[in-house]
Amino acid sequence: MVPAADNRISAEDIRRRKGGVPIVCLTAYTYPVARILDPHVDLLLVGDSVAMVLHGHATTLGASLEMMVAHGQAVMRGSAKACVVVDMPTGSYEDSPAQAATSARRIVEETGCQAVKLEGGVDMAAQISAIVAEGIPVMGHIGLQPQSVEKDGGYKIKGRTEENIAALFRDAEAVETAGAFSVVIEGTMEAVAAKLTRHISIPTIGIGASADCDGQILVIDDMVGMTVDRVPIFVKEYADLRSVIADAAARYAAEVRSRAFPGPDHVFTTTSGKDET
Ligand SMILES: Nc1nc(=O)c2c([nH]1)NC[C@@H]1CN(c3ccc(C(=O)N[C@@H](CCC(=O)O)C(=O)O)cc3)CN21
Ligand SMILES: CC(C)C(=O)C(=O)O
Ligand SMILES: [Mg+2]
Repeated sequence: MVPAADNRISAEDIRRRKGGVPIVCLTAYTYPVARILDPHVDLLLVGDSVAMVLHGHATTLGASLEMMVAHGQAVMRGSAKACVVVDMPTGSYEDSPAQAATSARRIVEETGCQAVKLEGGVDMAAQISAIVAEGIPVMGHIGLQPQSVEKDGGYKIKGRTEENIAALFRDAEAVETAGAFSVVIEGTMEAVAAKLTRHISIPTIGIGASADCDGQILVIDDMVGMTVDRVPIFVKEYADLRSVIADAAARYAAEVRSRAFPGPDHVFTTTSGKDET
């Protein structure tokens, strides 16, 4: 069951924000980043993108339930206010509604997160219903679904044909009807994401979608310029941490080689301190 209510933003709080001030979401995978982001966001997603961004896997298919739980625990330790949502990894929910419910229960019990997210629409509606029936809030994820990258033959933008637009509407409706409290719309034509947002009663969270969505999400490492592999075109880099870290490493390396570091401020020279016993 879901743990007792605390002072965090709940999934229900997020649901009620449909059509209001846009919902600010970012991914987070670690304790320090959760500490830094928590005051600024409404929702932190422990995305299965962690497998690529932090672990160096080629796709999100490298994420495991154990990995999601470990990062979910770290983000819960580092945040106090945000609604924390943990992605269900590939292989943990697709087989059956019962498998989905079991995996979701494990994620919530072991992390204390507010909700889980899974990819899929009409095809995963039964899984969403089964998890919601357990009392666990579910965020949907439609449009470009990175866990289907092999099936799709790449990260293909959705909503470019009438047939695909109709499928997106069926998926959005299915996720809403199954009881999801919100839905991520990823990699979808701008006008379609905007129409989907007006069509359903739960908040849409866009990524590579539309400013008309009810909220936005980005991968934190992309947003701060820490992603070393190709960054998707819809990403805006608000900082350049790659150069900040490279510059720091270069200066440190030079100072170690010249023996400028450690200097007088960074060594122990007095005898007045207490010895450890
Ligand atoms: N660091 C990172 N940030 C992300 O946002 C992200 C990931 N990784 N990995 C998983 C998915 C993949 N993402 C992507 C990646 C590329 C496009 C993209 O530009 N697609 C183009 C090219 C398609 C192709 O050549 O096959 C398109 O027009 O569809 C979209 C979403 C978003 N997600
Ligand atoms: C980008 C978001 C929506 C995601 O699913 C992830 O980071 O895994
Ligand atoms: Mg994901």
